[in-house]
Formats: sequence, C-alpha cells, structure tokens
Amino acid sequence: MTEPAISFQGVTRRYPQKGAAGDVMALQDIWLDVPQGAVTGIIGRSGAGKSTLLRMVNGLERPSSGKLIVNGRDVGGASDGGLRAIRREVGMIFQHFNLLASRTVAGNIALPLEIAGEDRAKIAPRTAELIERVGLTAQANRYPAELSGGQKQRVGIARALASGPRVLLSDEATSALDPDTTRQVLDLLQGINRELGLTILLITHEMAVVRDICSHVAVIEAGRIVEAGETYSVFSRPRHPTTRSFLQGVTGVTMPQFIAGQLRPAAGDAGAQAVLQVTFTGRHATDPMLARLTAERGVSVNILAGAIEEIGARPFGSLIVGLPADRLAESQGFLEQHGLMTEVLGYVG
Ligand SMILES: Nc1ncnc2c1ncn2[C@@H]1O[C@H](COP(=O)(O)OP(=O)(O)OP(=O)(O)O)[C@@H](O)[C@H]1O
Repeated sequence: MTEPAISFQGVTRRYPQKGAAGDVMALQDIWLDVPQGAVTGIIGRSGAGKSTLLRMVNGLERPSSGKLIVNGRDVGGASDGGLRAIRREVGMIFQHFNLLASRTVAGNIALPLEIAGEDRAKIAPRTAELIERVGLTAQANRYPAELSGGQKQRVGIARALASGPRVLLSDEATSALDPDTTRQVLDLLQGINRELGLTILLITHEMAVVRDICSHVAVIEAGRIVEAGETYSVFSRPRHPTTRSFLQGVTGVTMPQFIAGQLRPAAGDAGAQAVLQVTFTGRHATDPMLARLTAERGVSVNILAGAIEEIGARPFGSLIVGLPADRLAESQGFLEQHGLMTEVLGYVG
C-alpha cells in the first residue's frame, strides 16, 4: 500500500472563545486518509468544519490535538520553514477565484513563480504551458474583469498548478458557476488528476460534484466525519441520515408526492402494499430481477419511480416499487440473494 497523501489521525481543532460560551469545537477526532492520486470530496453543510479542515492541509491552521500528515510531513510539529515546504507542495483554488484585478491572465498565473524567485527566463514558457493546459491561450492578455466565471476559475487552476504541487485543494471551486460551466471545470480537474496524477481534495456542499468526480468521499457534520469511503459504496449504501439527505435528488429517485403523502410506518390492513426502494449496482443494474420476481415467485410488482445513472463509470440504479405487504419478506430475500439492496420505505393502501 502506498502512503496516503494526507492523513488525519485523531485531529481536533478548537477555537477558544471569550466569555462563558466555551470553546468552539470546529473539528473533533477526525480520522481520514486521503489516497494519493485520487479525487476525494468532503461534503458538509455550512459550519460543518470543511474550511477548517482544508486550511490545516496547507498549514494555515494547526491541529489543537491529534496528528496531520501531508505528503509525509507533520503539520502540527512543523517549523515555519517546514510549513512553507508543506505549502509549496499544496495548491489551492477558491470559490471566488481570488485573482488580482490589476494583472492579466498570464500575470496572475506567473505570480507564484515570481514570488518563489523563479528564473525570469523560465517563467514565460512555464506560464504559456499552463495557459494552454487550461485552454485560455486566446485570453492570455485579458484582465479578470474581461473573463467569464469559468475562465476565471481556469486561471485559478493554472495559478494553483504553477509551482508543481502534489496536492490540489479546492474550496467550493464550482459553487459560483452555472451547471454547464461547473461541468467544464470539473472535467478540467478530472483531466489534471488523471494526466498529472495529482491528488485532489475538495470541499463542497453539493453531492453532484462528489458524484461527478470524486472516487472517495467523507461526510462531515458538526465537526465530525459521520461517514466515509469510496463514493460508489457510500452512494449505494448510505448509512447516516445526513448522507441520505445529501443524496436526495442526486442519485436515484425521489418519492412521488402522491405516495409520500400516504406512507405509513406499519402495514396495518390486509392487502396493504409495501413500498420498497431497490438499489441496483454493478452488473446487477441491468439484470431483470423484478421481472424474475414476478415470473418465478408470482409477486406482482408496481414500479412507482426509477432512475439509472453512472457513478464512477459503474451503473447505478434505484427504483421505488410497490408490492403486496404479505410477500415483502420473501421478495426482499429474493432480491438481496441476487445482489440487489432493498429498504422498506413504508406502507400504503
Ligand atoms: N477563526 C475562528 N474562530 C472561531 N470560530 C471559528 C473560526 N473559524 C471557524 N470557526 C467555527 O468553526 C466551525 C466550522 O467552521 P468552518 O468555516 O470550517 O465550516 P464550513 O463547513 O467551512 O462552513 P462554510 O461552508 O459556511 O464555509 C463554525 O462553527 C465556525 O463558526
């Protein structure tokens, strides 16, 4: 096993508060390994602790306790020189781009190289290469005010790559962009991850971003990681209610209103219908299991809602079905035996 690019080992971050309110625990006992060369997403609501977590990775904050290793270096124990070394290997892009208005595209991208005291003769070709990498050759001499949001973020990405980092951090980089531009920027990040082998750690409050480019995900709430793993596994078997609520509307299906309004927690009457969510993953996504349930067991199944999509290039489907409550246990057994996942959502009728 290769070492993780970033390893949080029981990290806590406390902000002392004046007065009686007690300290703010921004992060509590975080254990997380960010694999090298992967795209990992941290998702959480406002105030969950995402920015604090990211700021630690580039050495802007230190853990109050626990240990944080970035590219083999201990952030907590680093000297000022050590922190500078950590920052050199970590690039960062921002929601609001943070470009200098008085500098052109080329000037913004060259800035980190100038600050690092790079040889003048090397700066121009390196800058041109980065500009080409992000597809802005025609805009090289424009100023930020003359660029679209997507173009500004491309400048941000090129600037973050200028010093050849091993890790790229993204702080809500697509939150200010429209869906089409978001897609293009995510494609660019994915290309950079694949072609340069760069580790990407991004924070977001949008599960669609995680679905589209993250191979790994951690869900954070009130300073704690409540669920983490490979995106595919977390999406197919979300365990925590927060994860489930982030997933609503992003994968699979939403419950049709006419059913949601009638749903009861218990079967009640004879003749009631059980409402079951059936999740298909991997090769089972295309297997006609529901048809087989009807053909082989004589259980009639009503499909109420459904969606099939791709996550991490693997098929992922989710259906909401109704079937006779008195055949529920048998049907669940049949479907699970054939590799599908089921969850009872309630009863109607
Ligand atoms: N410098 C600070 N001093 C005191 N409290 C802080 C400080 N920075 C963050 N916090 C608190 O720590 C908690 C986590 O904040 P953080 O900014 O990391 O959350 P977030 O998930 O990034 O939220 P958002 O998406 O709104 O940026 C919040 O309760 C916040 O008020």
